[in-house]
Amino acid sequence: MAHITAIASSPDKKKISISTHDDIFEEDSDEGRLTIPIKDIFAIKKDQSSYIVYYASYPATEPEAETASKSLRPTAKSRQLAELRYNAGDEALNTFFDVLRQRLDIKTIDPNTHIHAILNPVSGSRTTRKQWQDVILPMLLALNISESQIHLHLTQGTGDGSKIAADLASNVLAKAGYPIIILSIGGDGTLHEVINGMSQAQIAVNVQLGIVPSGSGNAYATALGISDPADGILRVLGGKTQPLRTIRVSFGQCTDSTSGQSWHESVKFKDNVQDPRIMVVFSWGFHAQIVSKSEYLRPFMGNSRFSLVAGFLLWWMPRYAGNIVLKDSKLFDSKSQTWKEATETTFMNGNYSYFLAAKMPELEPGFRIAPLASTTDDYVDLVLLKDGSSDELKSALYRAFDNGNHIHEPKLEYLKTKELYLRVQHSTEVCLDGEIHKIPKGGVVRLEVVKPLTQGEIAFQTFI
Ligand SMILES: Nc1ncnc2c1ncn2[C@@H]1O[C@H](COP(=O)(O)OP(=O)(O)OP(=O)(O)O)[C@@H](O)[C@H]1O
Repeated sequence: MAHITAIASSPDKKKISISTHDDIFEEDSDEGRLTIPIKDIFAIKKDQSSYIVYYASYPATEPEAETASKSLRPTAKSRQLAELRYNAGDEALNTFFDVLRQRLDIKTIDPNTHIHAILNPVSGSRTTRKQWQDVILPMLLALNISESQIHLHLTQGTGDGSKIAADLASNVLAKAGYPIIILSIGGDGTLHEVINGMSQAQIAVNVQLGIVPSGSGNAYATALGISDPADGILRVLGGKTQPLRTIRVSFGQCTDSTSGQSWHESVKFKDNVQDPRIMVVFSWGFHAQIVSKSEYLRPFMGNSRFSLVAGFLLWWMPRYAGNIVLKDSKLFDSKSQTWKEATETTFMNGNYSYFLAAKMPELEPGFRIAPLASTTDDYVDLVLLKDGSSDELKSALYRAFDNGNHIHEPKLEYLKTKELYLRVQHSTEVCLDGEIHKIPKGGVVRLEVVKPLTQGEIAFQTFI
């Protein structure tokens, strides 16, 4: 990339040299050197007296304190907005900023585009409303659309995200003669409601979806490398998308109570035209119980509520009896580090200490419970521990924080499957992307990875 330089002056008339090198914008003054990746710059504006460069960068990291006790969880990184001002007026400066503007990672969008943001004000640390005002809206205004084309919808309680999304799909997406971008601003629960609400409308349209993470876990955003709200909006401005793969979840009852292998062929599924979709995680037992029971502690505690419930469950160590059938699956062999192709149908039975299916490698930053999962493949990854002890489960969970190394534990089974049937022996709870569902004794859950752009269905393209 051509290297350009110019001499500018700050609002207090100090001389500053500005330049670009490769993908970097740099300013040099008597006060030192400031370096900003060009991809962090989201707008360059000119008013009567100045050029203003707006950017969203990660603050410089502080060296770790020697004495600080090391947490398993990496420190969350968050971009911060900042601006630089230079006196306007010089012709050379006009040329410099014209060239820099063309290099910004911002896609020009159709000026008729409308943005509908569905925002959960209580997600994460409950600062999402403020983030909208201070970060998200100012960044969206870098697009060539007016503020009247940006619509904010606040969720009022559980399930409201779905209602808003369903209403937008039927009354706006299905009818609009202009492009629409949907933003899901919150955690995985909000994203789950947005996807499911829109899917209920049963319209065959392509939706552009921006994921703006401000929840506690943000597994989906983490899988896409989106670290915080400003990062989510930078992806929207960049305009690159990929299809969002979902997993269809169906509930049924087994009419065959025998222990024969073909029980999955006699399942009567509920006539649910709109089965729920998940994008992140399905769990049963340990993980589902952490989600379920920690919900009672949400009003009193932050993320530490999960550790508290996990500690209790590791002491109690319940196991969950069930039958599993997998279709088109493969097993990871940790010794040879290769996949063993399984037969077309695989049957498994047992008492499970851990049962989790995920489409994302991490459920929260650093917790790589399904390290080989991919947002773009045809599989859902399965992590199983049968008849595990408390120490075995503790060790596996600890190693999941160590770059997903738990998959080398001899007792742990790691598989990929396109379809899964689970029949539970006792009434129980399962977790669907953070939502808890009750299953009666003998109840069956089927997971099936949905191909993108399935005929007649809504399809989502997420900004990456
Ligand atoms: N105004 C509201 N008051 C109370 N609950 C709400 C409100 N709006 C949405 N909710 C509910 O809040 C729940 C949690 O939201 P969300 O998942 O976005 O945040 P989180 O739990 O902090 O993040 P994550 O799921 O990534 O850990 C959702 O189930 C949603 O239905």
